[in-house]
Amino acid sequence: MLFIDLYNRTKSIKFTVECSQQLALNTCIFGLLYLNGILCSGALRFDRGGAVSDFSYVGGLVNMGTMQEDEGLGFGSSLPVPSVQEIVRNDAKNIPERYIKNLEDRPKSSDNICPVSDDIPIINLSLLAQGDEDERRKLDIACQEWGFFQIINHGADGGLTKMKAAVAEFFDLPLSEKKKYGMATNDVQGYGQGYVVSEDQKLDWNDLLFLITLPPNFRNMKYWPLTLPGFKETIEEYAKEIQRVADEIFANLSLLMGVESYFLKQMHGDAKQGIRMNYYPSCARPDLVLGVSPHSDSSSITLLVQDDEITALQIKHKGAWVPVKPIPNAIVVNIGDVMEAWSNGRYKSIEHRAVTNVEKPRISAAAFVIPGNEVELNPLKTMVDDDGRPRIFKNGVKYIDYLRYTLAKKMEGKLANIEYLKLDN
Ligand SMILES: O=C(O)CCC(=O)C(=O)O
Ligand SMILES: [Fe+2]
Repeated sequence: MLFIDLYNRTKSIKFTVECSQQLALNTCIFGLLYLNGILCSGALRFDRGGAVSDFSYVGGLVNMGTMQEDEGLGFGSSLPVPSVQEIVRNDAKNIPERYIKNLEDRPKSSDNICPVSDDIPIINLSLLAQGDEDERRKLDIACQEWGFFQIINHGADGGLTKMKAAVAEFFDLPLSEKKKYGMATNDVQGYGQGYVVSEDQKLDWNDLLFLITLPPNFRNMKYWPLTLPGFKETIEEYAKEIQRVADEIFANLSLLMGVESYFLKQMHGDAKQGIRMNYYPSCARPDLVLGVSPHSDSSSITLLVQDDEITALQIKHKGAWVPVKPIPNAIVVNIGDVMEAWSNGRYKSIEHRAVTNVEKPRISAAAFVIPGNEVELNPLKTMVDDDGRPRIFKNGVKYIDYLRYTLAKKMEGKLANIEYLKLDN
């Protein structure tokens, strides 16, 4: 083991570089120069192959980012930021400035006054699977009027409970262990925080682990906590179960859109599934922060499993923030931007956010169904006609271009993203 101290003269900041073997030394220095331009300060540790496997500020807040370079997913990247869980562990009363939202963005108690019923629709998956037409009609209305619904009778209860426990176990690991799975500088997978694109951007009260879960050949196992007993098997099983639920929804939405039941699944091309596992620490001042800023999902659909006891997810409905009250073991499904485009605006991708609470941390896991990179987000022909359904969405936008566009920006609601897919007026 070799330790070297280096000084960055331009910034006068001390770096500590630890190399696991002599061979990695050159790579260390190269890596250091390369990283200076981006991150400027920190302690770097390199693994045996010479990749940077650790980064932390010397004497400052401990960052979550880990830099292990490979090609990444090609989706984009997010800057390394401190772990919120660690901030709370060190001083639960302290809300660093970077997390305090601007006045107009803070959650207000008056936000929750909904002018209509605040019960989002409940859909019975077993009825959908039996071809029940009334249930399919309910799904149609849910996707048009709410863009959100809760699925019951999905048959995945066991997998769901195990998955939540596995996610809790991951976030219970010591920071030094979690950091081994930190996001690389060129990827959105791993442990860290999403959509951080600038040093002065306000941050969310959230730590996350994002993994591509399906198909298996798309997984990047360096981000998977394989030392955690059973984690991989539990997530694998859950990924399959949740995909079965997603496929049933696609089959029903296909029929509702006037095409064969296999159509939407096929439309995804080389589809992927990514699971964002969220950890929201409790917060001394929930009125100042947001767990997740308002956004719409860039998936076709998202299937979310949340804590059964804490109401935190809110959706924008008829101008108000409506809380999604958890139903034990239900799966919350929402329409993403891709489905809004494919359906030519019939089904709505809805802005949503998550708030925090004083008492307890909250865990959620959002499984995003993601089309292949080259898939175009053209509205289905059956959803465009000369009479009632004028074309709203463009032809020819590739999914990867759209996704890169959304990931290069901080989360700032829905409009900015969906406009990219729409025809100019
Ligand atoms: O935790 C939640 O309830 C929402 C999470 C979410 O919207 C997301 O991960 O995209
Ligand atoms: Fe979301």
